[in-house]
Amino acid sequence: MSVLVTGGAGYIGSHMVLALRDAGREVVVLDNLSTGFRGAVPHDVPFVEGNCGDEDLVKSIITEHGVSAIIHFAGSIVVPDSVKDPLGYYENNTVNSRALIAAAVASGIGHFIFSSTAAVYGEPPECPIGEDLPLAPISPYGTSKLMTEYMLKDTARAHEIRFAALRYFNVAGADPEGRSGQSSARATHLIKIAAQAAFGMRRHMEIYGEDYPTPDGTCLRDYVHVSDLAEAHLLALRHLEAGGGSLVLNCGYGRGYSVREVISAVKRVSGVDFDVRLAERRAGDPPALIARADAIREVLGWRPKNDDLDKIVAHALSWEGQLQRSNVA
Ligand SMILES: NC(=O)c1ccc[n+]([C@@H]2O[C@H](COP(=O)([O-])OP(=O)(O)OC[C@H]3O[C@@H](n4cnc5c(N)ncnc54)[C@H](O)[C@@H]3O)[C@@H](O)[C@H]2O)c1
Ligand SMILES: O=c1ccn([C@@H]2O[C@H](COP(=O)(O)OP(=O)(O)O[C@H]3O[C@H](CO)[C@@H](O)[C@H](O)[C@H]3O)[C@@H](O)[C@H]2O)c(=O)[nH]1
Repeated sequence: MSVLVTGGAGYIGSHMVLALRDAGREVVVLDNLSTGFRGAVPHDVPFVEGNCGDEDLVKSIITEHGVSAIIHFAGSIVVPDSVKDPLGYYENNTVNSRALIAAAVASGIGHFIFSSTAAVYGEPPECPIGEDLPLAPISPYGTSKLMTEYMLKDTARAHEIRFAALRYFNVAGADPEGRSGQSSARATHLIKIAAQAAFGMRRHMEIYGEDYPTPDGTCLRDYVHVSDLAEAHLLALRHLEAGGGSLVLNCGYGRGYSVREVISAVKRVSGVDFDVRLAERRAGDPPALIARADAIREVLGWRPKNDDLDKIVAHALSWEGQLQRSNVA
């Protein structure tokens, strides 16, 4: 029995493929390569280039590869882009997810794991954020993801399918063995940008606002290592396969670091004192997003191995170095 990973050529999906293979599972990847890289998927893993919203294609992959579970990472992920192009985001994240879920139901798939996000909470009234807080996304990206959570909940009531929606906080770092990492040069994520600055690929970087109601005035985020996140999906899959019920869980460590603390860590670990400038606040950035993280530990027994900011930064830097060497070569 095989696991279908949509978006498996992307940043998080490629780490999931590695984790599944390391666990001895059969995998097939479906990715349209809009932001992913063919080279991120090992050559001995079956790869189909196509749209996860193509129901007939998905059904044929399920039949051909004997798929028993789907882990769905494919989607569009840049929050400000979703504000400029809401319909594009609803199309790729909601409409295509609907078609994927329909193909799963029609093919008798019993287990479905979905990449949700802390963005479903919007600007939460309290922090750390428990799963039971109001769901009030403030961007089309967050809404497009929440709509998929709702589709999964309703579908699981009506059909023989159980699901896990994992609400990721800020995903960062790279495979500790150097097999994958965040490859997109256009990435907007803080640790990726700071790593690029450390390697001289940017002349400087900016801090978006230092007048937030936080200890040093910059935003607080809960940075979770991408390999720990992949491990959480494996545990969620085992839970569903063992007959466990559907789940909606935060995936973070429950500790926040400020933008300044993250930049200091990148400077300290890289040994490079790159230029950092102050800029205006970026629209839509909540001051603090920190998970209440006990449920995932209790329900799935998740024991993250990389809960350490310097380790996350070291792995991100190591991957950035590999990327740079391969671009120069
Ligand atoms: N990176 C984060 O911090 C973060 C946080 C919360 C949630 N997420 C979610 O995790 C998932 C993976 O994010 P990522 O950071 O790896 O992004 P990514 O852009 O690296 O990966 C997305 C992958 O999906 C593929 N894709 C996009 N649309 C597709 C479609 N219609 N059909 C097939 N393939 C398609 C892309 O080519 C890419 O390989 C996304 O759903 C994202 O919303 C990410
Ligand atoms: O050059 C930069 C980049 C980022 N930031 C700040 O760093 C923090 C983190 O930003 P970023 O890494 O872009 O992540 P978020 O905007 O917090 O969003 C990420 O984390 C969310 C969950 O918390 C997910 O929903 C999103 O998909 C994912 O992009 C924010 O305060 C940004 O303003 C800067 O100051 N300078």
